[in-house]
Amino acid sequence: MSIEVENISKSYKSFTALKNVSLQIPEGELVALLGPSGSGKTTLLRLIAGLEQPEEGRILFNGEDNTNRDVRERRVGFVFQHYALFRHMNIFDNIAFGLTVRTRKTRPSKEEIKEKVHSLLKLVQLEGLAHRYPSQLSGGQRQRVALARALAVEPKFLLLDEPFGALDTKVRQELRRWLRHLHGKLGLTILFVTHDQEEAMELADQVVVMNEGRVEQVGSPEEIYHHPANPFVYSFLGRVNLFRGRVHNGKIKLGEAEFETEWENKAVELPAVGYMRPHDVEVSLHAPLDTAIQSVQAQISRISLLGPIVRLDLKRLDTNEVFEAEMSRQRFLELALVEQGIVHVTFNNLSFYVEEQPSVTPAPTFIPLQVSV
Ligand SMILES: Nc1ncnc2c1ncn2[C@@H]1O[C@H](COP(=O)(O)OP(=O)(O)OP(=O)(O)O)[C@@H](O)[C@H]1O
Repeated sequence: MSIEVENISKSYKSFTALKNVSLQIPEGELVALLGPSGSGKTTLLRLIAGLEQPEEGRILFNGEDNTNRDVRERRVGFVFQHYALFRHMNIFDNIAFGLTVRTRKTRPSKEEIKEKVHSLLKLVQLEGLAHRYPSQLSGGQRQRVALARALAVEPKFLLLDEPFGALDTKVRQELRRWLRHLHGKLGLTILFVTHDQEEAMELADQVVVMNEGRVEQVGSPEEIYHHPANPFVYSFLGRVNLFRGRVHNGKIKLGEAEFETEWENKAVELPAVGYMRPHDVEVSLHAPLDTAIQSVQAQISRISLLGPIVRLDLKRLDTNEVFEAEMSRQRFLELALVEQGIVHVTFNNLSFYVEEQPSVTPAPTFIPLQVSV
Protein backbone atom coordinates (compact mmCIF):
# COMPACT_ATOMS: atom_id res chain seq x y z
CA MET A 1 0.00 0.00 0.00
CA SER A 2 1.30 3.47 -0.86
CA ILE A 3 1.38 6.25 1.75
CA GLU A 4 0.99 9.92 0.92
CA VAL A 5 1.52 12.72 3.41
CA GLU A 6 0.21 16.08 2.18
CA ASN A 7 1.24 19.38 3.78
CA ILE A 8 1.11 18.07 7.34
CA SER A 9 1.71 20.41 10.27
CA LYS A 10 1.68 19.42 13.93
CA SER A 11 2.25 21.50 17.07
CA TYR A 12 2.49 20.70 20.77
CA LYS A 13 1.24 23.90 22.45
CA SER A 14 3.41 26.64 20.98
CA PHE A 15 6.06 24.22 19.69
CA THR A 16 5.82 23.24 16.02
CA ALA A 17 7.05 19.66 15.68
CA LEU A 18 6.23 19.32 11.94
CA LYS A 19 6.08 22.15 9.44
CA ASN A 20 4.23 21.57 6.19
CA VAL A 21 5.64 18.10 5.55
CA SER A 22 4.81 16.29 2.31
CA LEU A 23 5.97 12.82 1.39
CA GLN A 24 5.16 10.03 -1.03
CA ILE A 25 5.99 6.46 -0.20
CA PRO A 26 5.35 4.10 -3.11
CA GLU A 27 3.89 0.66 -2.45
CA GLY A 28 6.40 -2.00 -1.45
CA GLU A 29 9.27 0.36 -0.67
CA LEU A 30 11.54 0.22 2.35
CA VAL A 31 11.88 3.86 3.42
CA ALA A 32 14.00 5.36 6.21
CA LEU A 33 13.12 8.51 8.12
CA LEU A 34 16.55 9.81 9.09
CA GLY A 35 17.30 12.83 11.24
CA PRO A 36 18.75 14.05 14.51
CA SER A 37 16.94 13.74 17.82
CA GLY A 38 13.87 15.99 17.95
CA SER A 39 13.59 16.43 14.17
CA GLY A 40 10.02 15.07 14.13
CA LYS A 41 10.51 11.50 12.91
CA THR A 42 8.43 9.80 15.60
CA THR A 43 5.73 12.48 15.37
CA LEU A 44 5.40 11.80 11.64
CA LEU A 45 5.20 8.05 12.25
CA ARG A 46 2.52 8.52 14.93
CA LEU A 47 0.48 10.72 12.60
CA ILE A 48 0.63 8.11 9.83
CA ALA A 49 -0.41 5.41 12.31
CA GLY A 50 -3.32 7.51 13.55
CA LEU A 51 -2.02 7.83 17.12
CA GLU A 52 -2.02 11.64 16.72
CA GLN A 53 -4.01 14.10 14.66
CA PRO A 54 -2.42 16.82 12.50
CA GLU A 55 -3.65 20.44 12.61
CA GLU A 56 -3.28 20.72 8.90
CA GLY A 57 -2.84 18.42 5.93
CA ARG A 58 -3.99 14.98 4.84
CA ILE A 59 -2.76 11.39 5.02
CA LEU A 60 -3.71 9.10 2.16
CA PHE A 61 -3.31 5.33 1.83
CA ASN A 62 -3.48 4.15 -1.79
CA GLY A 63 -4.99 7.55 -2.65
CA GLU A 64 -7.73 7.23 -0.03
CA ASP A 65 -8.01 9.91 2.68
CA ASN A 66 -7.32 8.34 6.10
CA THR A 67 -6.70 11.57 8.05
CA ASN A 68 -9.77 11.19 10.23
CA ARG A 69 -9.75 7.42 10.50
CA ASP A 70 -9.25 5.74 13.84
CA VAL A 71 -5.96 3.96 14.55
CA ARG A 72 -7.66 0.54 14.43
CA GLU A 73 -9.28 1.22 11.09
CA ARG A 74 -5.92 2.06 9.56
CA ARG A 75 -4.56 -1.49 10.03
CA VAL A 76 -0.97 -0.47 10.63
CA GLY A 77 1.77 -2.71 12.04
CA PHE A 78 3.84 -0.90 14.67
CA VAL A 79 7.14 -1.80 16.32
CA PHE A 80 8.90 0.48 18.80
CA GLN A 81 12.46 0.63 20.03
CA HIS A 82 11.62 -0.81 23.43
CA TYR A 83 9.94 -4.01 22.39
CA ALA A 84 6.85 -3.91 24.50
CA LEU A 85 6.21 -7.62 24.64
CA PHE A 86 3.83 -8.85 27.33
CA ARG A 87 6.13 -10.27 29.98
CA HIS A 88 3.56 -12.64 31.46
CA MET A 89 2.72 -14.20 28.08
CA ASN A 90 4.85 -16.71 26.23
CA ILE A 91 6.07 -16.02 22.69
CA PHE A 92 3.16 -17.87 21.09
CA ASP A 93 0.59 -15.78 22.99
CA ASN A 94 2.47 -12.56 22.34
CA ILE A 95 2.36 -13.15 18.59
CA ALA A 96 -1.24 -14.33 18.67
CA PHE A 97 -2.39 -11.39 20.78
CA GLY A 98 -3.68 -9.14 17.97
CA LEU A 99 -5.77 -12.00 16.60
CA THR A 100 -7.18 -13.31 19.90
CA VAL A 101 -8.50 -9.89 20.96
CA ARG A 102 -10.60 -9.53 17.81
CA THR A 103 -14.37 -9.65 18.13
CA ARG A 104 -15.84 -13.12 17.81
CA LYS A 105 -17.08 -12.35 14.29
CA THR A 106 -13.66 -11.47 12.88
CA ARG A 107 -11.53 -13.74 15.09
CA PRO A 108 -9.90 -16.67 13.31
CA SER A 109 -10.43 -20.16 14.77
CA LYS A 110 -7.95 -21.58 17.33
CA GLU A 111 -6.51 -23.84 14.65
CA GLU A 112 -6.07 -20.95 12.22
CA ILE A 113 -4.35 -18.85 14.89
CA LYS A 114 -2.01 -21.72 15.71
CA GLU A 115 -1.11 -22.17 12.07
CA LYS A 116 -0.57 -18.45 11.59
CA VAL A 117 1.67 -18.09 14.66
CA HIS A 118 3.79 -21.05 13.62
CA SER A 119 4.23 -19.70 10.09
CA LEU A 120 5.27 -16.34 11.59
CA LEU A 121 7.73 -18.02 13.97
CA LYS A 122 9.22 -19.71 10.94
CA LEU A 123 9.39 -16.39 9.08
CA VAL A 124 11.27 -14.68 11.92
CA GLN A 125 13.42 -17.79 12.39
CA LEU A 126 12.34 -18.51 15.95
CA GLU A 127 10.74 -21.92 15.51
CA GLY A 128 10.92 -23.97 18.68
CA LEU A 129 10.79 -20.95 20.99
CA ALA A 130 6.99 -20.62 21.11
CA HIS A 131 6.78 -21.60 24.78
CA ARG A 132 9.55 -19.38 26.10
CA TYR A 133 8.86 -16.11 27.88
CA PRO A 134 10.30 -12.74 26.71
CA SER A 135 12.82 -12.73 29.59
CA GLN A 136 14.27 -15.97 28.21
CA LEU A 137 15.13 -14.40 24.84
CA SER A 138 17.98 -12.17 23.66
CA GLY A 139 17.27 -8.55 22.68
CA GLY A 140 17.49 -9.38 18.97
CA GLN A 141 15.12 -12.35 19.35
CA ARG A 142 12.63 -10.21 21.28
CA GLN A 143 12.68 -7.64 18.52
CA ARG A 144 11.93 -10.33 15.95
CA VAL A 145 8.99 -11.47 18.09
CA ALA A 146 7.75 -7.86 18.13
CA LEU A 147 7.92 -7.85 14.32
CA ALA A 148 6.09 -11.17 14.11
CA ARG A 149 3.39 -9.78 16.41
CA ALA A 150 3.00 -6.72 14.20
CA LEU A 151 2.76 -8.91 11.10
CA ALA A 152 0.17 -11.27 12.64
CA VAL A 153 -2.71 -8.90 12.01
CA GLU A 154 -1.78 -8.63 8.32
CA PRO A 155 -1.11 -4.91 8.34
CA LYS A 156 -1.30 -2.80 5.21
CA PHE A 157 2.20 -1.56 6.00
CA LEU A 158 4.75 -1.58 8.80
CA LEU A 159 5.95 1.39 10.84
CA LEU A 160 9.13 0.75 12.82
CA ASP A 161 10.39 3.32 15.32
CA GLU A 162 14.12 2.78 15.92
CA PRO A 163 13.46 -0.96 15.89
CA PHE A 164 17.07 -1.90 16.58
CA GLY A 165 18.02 1.15 18.61
CA ALA A 166 18.55 -0.57 21.94
CA LEU A 167 20.70 -3.40 20.62
CA ASP A 168 24.45 -3.77 20.31
CA THR A 169 26.19 -3.21 16.96
CA LYS A 170 26.58 -6.84 15.96
CA VAL A 171 22.96 -7.75 16.65
CA ARG A 172 21.82 -4.59 14.86
CA GLN A 173 23.79 -5.58 11.78
CA GLU A 174 22.27 -9.07 11.78
CA LEU A 175 18.76 -7.71 12.21
CA ARG A 176 19.28 -5.21 9.40
CA ARG A 177 20.24 -7.97 7.02
CA TRP A 178 17.32 -10.00 8.22
CA LEU A 179 14.83 -7.11 7.78
CA ARG A 180 16.07 -6.48 4.24
CA HIS A 181 15.53 -10.18 3.50
CA LEU A 182 12.09 -10.15 5.10
CA HIS A 183 11.11 -7.09 3.10
CA GLY A 184 12.21 -8.81 -0.13
CA LYS A 185 10.13 -11.83 0.78
CA LEU A 186 6.94 -10.02 1.82
CA GLY A 187 7.07 -6.98 -0.49
CA LEU A 188 5.37 -4.95 2.26
CA THR A 189 5.67 -1.14 2.44
CA ILE A 190 7.92 -0.42 5.43
CA LEU A 191 8.69 2.97 6.95
CA PHE A 192 11.32 2.96 9.68
CA VAL A 193 12.78 5.66 11.87
CA THR A 194 16.48 5.86 12.58
CA HIS A 195 19.04 8.45 13.57
CA ASP A 196 21.84 6.16 12.38
CA GLN A 197 22.87 7.20 8.89
CA GLU A 198 24.64 3.91 8.20
CA GLU A 199 21.47 1.99 9.03
CA ALA A 200 19.42 4.18 6.69
CA MET A 201 21.96 3.92 3.85
CA GLU A 202 22.35 0.18 4.18
CA LEU A 203 18.68 -0.72 4.42
CA ALA A 204 16.49 1.75 2.62
CA ASP A 205 15.38 2.12 -0.99
CA GLN A 206 14.60 5.77 -0.23
CA VAL A 207 15.84 7.95 2.61
CA VAL A 208 13.86 10.90 3.95
CA VAL A 209 16.23 13.30 5.70
CA MET A 210 14.47 15.38 8.38
CA ASN A 211 15.61 18.36 10.41
CA GLU A 212 13.67 20.66 12.74
CA GLY A 213 10.27 19.43 11.64
CA ARG A 214 10.97 19.71 7.93
CA VAL A 215 11.93 17.31 5.17
CA GLU A 216 15.34 18.39 3.89
CA GLN A 217 15.69 15.83 1.08
CA VAL A 218 14.20 12.60 -0.21
CA GLY A 219 16.30 10.33 -2.37
CA SER A 220 18.07 7.02 -2.76
CA PRO A 221 21.07 6.50 -0.45
CA GLU A 222 23.30 7.18 -3.48
CA GLU A 223 21.52 10.47 -4.29
CA ILE A 224 21.56 11.89 -0.80
CA TYR A 225 25.20 10.95 -0.22
CA HIS A 226 26.59 12.15 -3.54
CA HIS A 227 24.14 14.96 -4.32
CA PRO A 228 23.09 16.40 -0.96
CA ALA A 229 20.53 19.20 -1.41
CA ASN A 230 22.02 21.45 1.25
CA PRO A 231 24.75 21.71 3.90
CA PHE A 232 22.60 20.05 6.56
CA VAL A 233 22.22 16.85 4.52
CA TYR A 234 25.90 16.96 3.58
CA SER A 235 27.00 17.21 7.20
CA PHE A 236 24.53 14.69 8.55
CA LEU A 237 25.68 11.92 6.22
CA GLY A 238 29.15 11.09 7.42
CA ARG A 239 32.30 13.01 8.17
CA VAL A 240 32.78 16.26 6.37
CA ASN A 241 35.22 19.17 6.10
CA LEU A 242 33.94 22.70 5.90
CA PHE A 243 35.80 25.64 4.37
CA ARG A 244 34.52 29.20 4.43
CA GLY A 245 35.15 31.64 1.63
CA ARG A 246 33.55 34.07 -0.82
CA VAL A 247 32.13 33.96 -4.30
CA HIS A 248 32.78 36.95 -6.57
CA ASN A 249 33.13 37.59 -10.27
CA GLY A 250 32.64 33.94 -11.19
CA LYS A 251 35.30 32.75 -8.75
CA ILE A 252 35.10 31.08 -5.37
CA LYS A 253 37.98 31.92 -3.12
CA LEU A 254 38.76 29.68 -0.14
CA GLY A 255 41.98 31.05 1.31
CA GLU A 256 44.66 30.70 -1.36
CA ALA A 257 42.63 28.20 -3.37
CA GLU A 258 40.45 29.56 -6.16
CA PHE A 259 37.79 27.81 -8.18
CA GLU A 260 35.84 28.85 -11.28
CA THR A 261 32.05 28.81 -11.11
CA GLU A 262 29.09 29.52 -13.36
CA TRP A 263 27.50 31.61 -10.59
CA GLU A 264 25.14 34.04 -12.36
CA ASN A 265 25.17 36.75 -9.74
CA LYS A 266 28.67 37.75 -10.76
CA ALA A 267 28.72 41.35 -9.57
CA VAL A 268 27.73 40.58 -5.97
CA GLU A 269 30.20 39.21 -3.47
CA LEU A 270 28.61 36.61 -1.18
CA PRO A 271 29.82 34.20 1.47
CA ALA A 272 30.23 30.66 0.16
CA VAL A 273 30.87 27.41 1.98
CA GLY A 274 32.80 24.50 0.55
CA TYR A 275 32.17 20.96 1.82
CA MET A 276 34.34 17.95 1.22
CA ARG A 277 34.54 14.38 2.48
CA PRO A 278 37.84 13.44 4.17
CA HIS A 279 38.46 10.65 1.63
CA ASP A 280 38.36 13.27 -1.18
CA VAL A 281 41.34 15.15 0.25
CA GLU A 282 44.44 14.18 -1.72
CA VAL A 283 47.65 14.39 0.29
CA SER A 284 51.09 14.66 -1.41
CA LEU A 285 54.61 15.55 -0.43
CA HIS A 286 54.94 18.06 -3.30
CA ALA A 287 52.71 20.64 -4.98
CA PRO A 288 51.08 19.37 -8.21
CA LEU A 289 53.16 20.04 -11.34
CA ASP A 290 50.07 21.29 -13.14
CA THR A 291 49.58 24.82 -11.76
CA ALA A 292 45.89 24.76 -12.78
CA ILE A 293 45.29 22.25 -9.98
CA GLN A 294 44.61 24.13 -6.76
CA SER A 295 46.51 22.96 -3.72
CA VAL A 296 47.33 24.39 -0.30
CA GLN A 297 49.85 23.52 2.35
CA ALA A 298 48.85 21.98 5.66
CA GLN A 299 50.48 20.67 8.80
CA ILE A 300 49.65 17.23 10.19
CA SER A 301 48.58 17.64 13.80
CA ARG A 302 47.54 14.06 14.47
CA ILE A 303 47.66 10.66 12.81
CA SER A 304 45.05 8.01 13.71
CA LEU A 305 45.60 4.46 12.51
CA LEU A 306 42.16 2.91 12.00
CA GLY A 307 42.88 -0.55 10.61
CA PRO A 308 42.86 -0.34 6.79
CA ILE A 309 42.31 3.43 6.89
CA VAL A 310 44.50 6.22 8.24
CA ARG A 311 42.97 9.53 9.30
CA LEU A 312 44.99 12.74 9.44
CA ASP A 313 44.01 15.86 11.38
CA LEU A 314 45.39 18.76 9.36
CA LYS A 315 45.70 22.51 9.71
CA ARG A 316 45.81 24.74 6.64
CA LEU A 317 48.78 27.11 6.61
CA ASP A 318 46.88 29.79 4.65
CA THR A 319 43.67 30.02 6.72
CA ASN A 320 44.44 28.02 9.90
CA GLU A 321 41.27 25.99 9.26
CA VAL A 322 41.44 22.45 10.61
CA PHE A 323 40.22 19.53 8.54
CA GLU A 324 40.56 15.78 8.09
CA ALA A 325 41.96 13.56 5.37
CA GLU A 326 41.55 9.80 5.02
CA MET A 327 43.73 7.48 3.01
CA SER A 328 44.55 3.82 2.72
CA ARG A 329 47.21 2.42 5.02
CA GLN A 330 49.27 1.58 1.95
CA ARG A 331 49.27 5.19 0.70
CA PHE A 332 50.16 6.37 4.22
CA LEU A 333 53.18 4.06 4.35
CA GLU A 334 54.28 5.13 0.84
CA LEU A 335 54.26 8.79 1.88
CA ALA A 336 56.00 8.05 5.22
CA LEU A 337 53.97 10.79 6.93
CA VAL A 338 54.78 12.00 10.44
CA GLU A 339 52.99 14.24 12.92
CA GLN A 340 53.95 17.94 12.56
CA GLY A 341 55.07 17.30 8.95
CA ILE A 342 54.00 19.69 6.17
CA VAL A 343 52.08 18.31 3.18
CA HIS A 344 50.36 19.61 0.05
CA VAL A 345 46.67 18.90 -0.24
CA THR A 346 44.42 18.97 -3.29
CA PHE A 347 40.68 19.34 -2.91
CA ASN A 348 38.61 16.90 -4.96
CA ASN A 349 34.83 16.84 -5.20
CA LEU A 350 34.30 20.07 -3.32
CA SER A 351 30.64 21.07 -3.08
CA PHE A 352 29.90 24.75 -2.74
CA TYR A 353 26.81 26.38 -1.37
CA VAL A 354 25.85 30.04 -1.25
CA GLU A 355 23.45 30.95 1.50
CA GLU A 356 20.60 33.29 0.63
CA GLN A 357 18.31 34.78 3.26
CA PRO A 358 15.18 35.91 1.48
CA SER A 359 13.04 38.20 3.61
CA VAL A 360 9.83 36.25 2.97
CA THR A 361 10.72 32.72 4.08
CA PRO A 362 12.30 32.27 7.50
CA ALA A 363 14.50 29.35 6.43
CA PRO A 364 17.71 30.07 4.52
CA THR A 365 17.86 28.57 1.05
CA PHE A 366 21.09 27.12 -0.19
CA ILE A 367 22.11 27.35 -3.79
CA PRO A 368 24.51 24.61 -4.81
CA LEU A 369 27.19 26.03 -7.10
CA GLN A 370 28.56 24.17 -10.09
CA VAL A 371 32.30 24.33 -10.08
CA SER A 372 34.91 23.76 -12.73
CA VAL A 373 38.31 22.97 -11.30
N1 LIG B 1 3.58 14.98 23.39
C1 LIG B 1 4.44 15.97 23.19
N2 LIG B 1 4.35 17.14 23.84
C2 LIG B 1 5.20 18.15 23.65
N3 LIG B 1 6.24 18.10 22.78
C3 LIG B 1 6.40 16.96 22.09
C4 LIG B 1 5.53 15.83 22.24
N4 LIG B 1 5.95 14.83 21.42
C5 LIG B 1 7.05 15.33 20.78
N5 LIG B 1 7.32 16.58 21.17
C6 LIG B 1 8.42 17.43 20.67
O1 LIG B 1 8.40 17.46 19.25
C7 LIG B 1 9.72 17.38 18.71
C8 LIG B 1 9.81 16.21 17.75
O2 LIG B 1 9.74 15.02 18.51
P1 LIG B 1 9.90 13.58 17.84
O3 LIG B 1 9.74 12.57 18.92
O4 LIG B 1 9.00 13.49 16.66
O5 LIG B 1 11.40 13.66 17.34
P2 LIG B 1 12.34 12.48 16.80
O6 LIG B 1 12.97 13.01 15.55
O7 LIG B 1 11.59 11.21 16.70
O8 LIG B 1 13.41 12.41 17.96
P3 LIG B 1 14.17 11.11 18.62
O9 LIG B 1 15.14 10.62 17.57
O10 LIG B 1 14.88 11.72 19.79
O11 LIG B 1 13.13 10.13 18.99
C9 LIG B 1 10.67 17.29 19.89
O12 LIG B 1 11.24 18.56 20.14
C10 LIG B 1 9.78 16.86 21.05
O13 LIG B 1 10.26 17.38 22.27
